[in-house]
Amino acid sequence: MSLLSAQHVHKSYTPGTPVLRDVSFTLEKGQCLGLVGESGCGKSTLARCLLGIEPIDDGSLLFEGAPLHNLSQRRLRPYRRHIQAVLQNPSAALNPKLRIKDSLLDPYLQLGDEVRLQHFHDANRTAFVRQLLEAVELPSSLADRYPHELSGGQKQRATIARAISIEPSVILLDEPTASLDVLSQAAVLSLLDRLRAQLGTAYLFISHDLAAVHAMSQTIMVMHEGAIVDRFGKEALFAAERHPYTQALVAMFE
Ligand SMILES: Nc1ncnc2c1ncn2[C@@H]1O[C@H](COP(=O)(O)OP(=O)(O)OP(=O)(O)O)[C@@H](O)[C@H]1O
Repeated sequence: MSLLSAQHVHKSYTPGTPVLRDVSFTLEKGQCLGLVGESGCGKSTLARCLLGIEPIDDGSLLFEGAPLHNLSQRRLRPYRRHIQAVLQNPSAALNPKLRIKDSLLDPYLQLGDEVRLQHFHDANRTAFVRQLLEAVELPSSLADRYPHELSGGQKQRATIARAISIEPSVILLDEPTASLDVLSQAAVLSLLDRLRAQLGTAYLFISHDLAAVHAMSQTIMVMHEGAIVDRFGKEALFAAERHPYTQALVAMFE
């Protein structure tokens, strides 16, 4: 059974203007599935539907076969332990009033006894925070700082540490490096790749950047005007049978 899947998902914000059109995909355990497409094609809408922030109009979203679309916040709660997200803007993701250590502990404390960790040791909270910071290659001295005392790259590493703290099965990565400079982008992508191998977490990696999606993902889906127009294994990116829209993206990337 797939870890996460979408089946024939349709979504509009206003009637007659579809934003997601018959979107289907499956994400397997430990896999990185890439979703690439230009700005406005519907990528973040799909992420918001998967996170339960937006309802869908038709179709289904399943976690390990169980429907998770259009659930109340209370009924979504069991899935929050399994599906975490890292979004574009780390400044918006971290509470400015909380020290980094408290932000890192927040999901663990909120989800309480639902969490059984396999990789991190949570017996001692200070040591737990230190392990999380080490996992994302941040010095433990940052634990007592506030978000405004960190660089953009450090903040994004902190949001990644928070996402992995409860060892979710899936992380939705929606443009996770878009706010970073080129060097930090490469470092954060390489960190995410290492964490996936180490923790076995599956990623839905969403980006307008084909090079980044190609570097990270085993399978790539191309979205155009709300529909998945192409999907293929990463080695087939340059194959002649690619959809004309994929070929246009490739031409920009070369
Ligand atoms: N809350 C909303 N209400 C109405 N329309 C919306 C809403 N959010 C997004 N849209 C519209 O839905 C379409 C898809 O937007 P979405 O943010 O999903 O695209 P995207 O591919 O993630 O773009 P970007 O990469 O620029 O974030 C756009 O036309 C956008 O204007």
